[in-house]
Amino acid sequence: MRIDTIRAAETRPTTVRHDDALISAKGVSLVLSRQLILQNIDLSVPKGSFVSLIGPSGCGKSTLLKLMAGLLQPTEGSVSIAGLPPVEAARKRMIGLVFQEANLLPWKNAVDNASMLLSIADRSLSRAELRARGQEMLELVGLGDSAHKQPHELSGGMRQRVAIARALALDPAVLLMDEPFGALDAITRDSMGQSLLDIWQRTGKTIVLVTHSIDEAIHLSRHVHVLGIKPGRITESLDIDLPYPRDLSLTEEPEFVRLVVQLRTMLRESHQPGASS
Ligand SMILES: Nc1ncnc2c1ncn2[C@@H]1O[C@H](COP(=O)(O)OP(=O)(O)OP(=O)(O)O)[C@@H](O)[C@H]1O
Repeated sequence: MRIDTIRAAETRPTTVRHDDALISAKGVSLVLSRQLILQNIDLSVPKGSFVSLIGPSGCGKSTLLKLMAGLLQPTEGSVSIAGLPPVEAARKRMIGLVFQEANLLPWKNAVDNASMLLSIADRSLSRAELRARGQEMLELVGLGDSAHKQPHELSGGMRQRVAIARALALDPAVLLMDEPFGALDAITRDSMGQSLLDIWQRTGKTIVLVTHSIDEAIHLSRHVHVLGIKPGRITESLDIDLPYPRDLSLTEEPEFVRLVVQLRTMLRESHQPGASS
């Protein structure tokens, strides 16, 4: 695919402020296997913010997250984290990743799983130091009492909490989360969302969350970006001006319901291939 084909593509109408951004994507397009996957993404994630990406299946949300993590390189444009290329930011332990599957090591207990990435990143730490850090992180995610449990003794939600603890143990500036609660039942999902909000407010991390849930996106985020399909591009951005701290009772408020309707309408439009914003 020719780059000028990408350039000729539609641009997002809104102005993106990059000056206070911790994560910044400027004019990002990505071609994989000769297909335009992402087109002209302009995105700014302010430091300390909670941002969600939502859009139809296959629109490129995970791919965009991989670009932010430095796991893929854009064909056109640039991505930066605190002014650094993501690969460099990852090397400096500035990026924590959480996926839909917890992927814990089955032969290690919760506390050793929580400190596992840290043990690789910092070989100078003693076993006691790693354990202490793992325990601290387990307490942060509400699993302080489960340190010695093996993964098979933990529920799906508990395993995801360990995965979040494992990412946080590196003390990253940025937490990139790809459908972290997608495999959980609705009630566990609600409680995980609430825990994530608490963790976010206590740690001040910058969080980017990929989700399919409209309610989750509105409940948790300050900003929601809607991606359209074929090619993946940002079609709409919505600020969620609801006050924090937020709890689940918020979901019954008229303003929350209004935002759900607004976001659902945006999402419906984003399902149209090549739909303009
Ligand atoms: N390595 C690759 N080579 C070619 N195409 C790819 C590659 N990785 C992803 N794609 C394509 O990129 C598009 C976006 O995929 P991606 O997984 O980012 O979508 P998504 O929005 O996260 O989907 P879902 O919500 O279903 O998880 C899809 O059409 C996918 O087939």
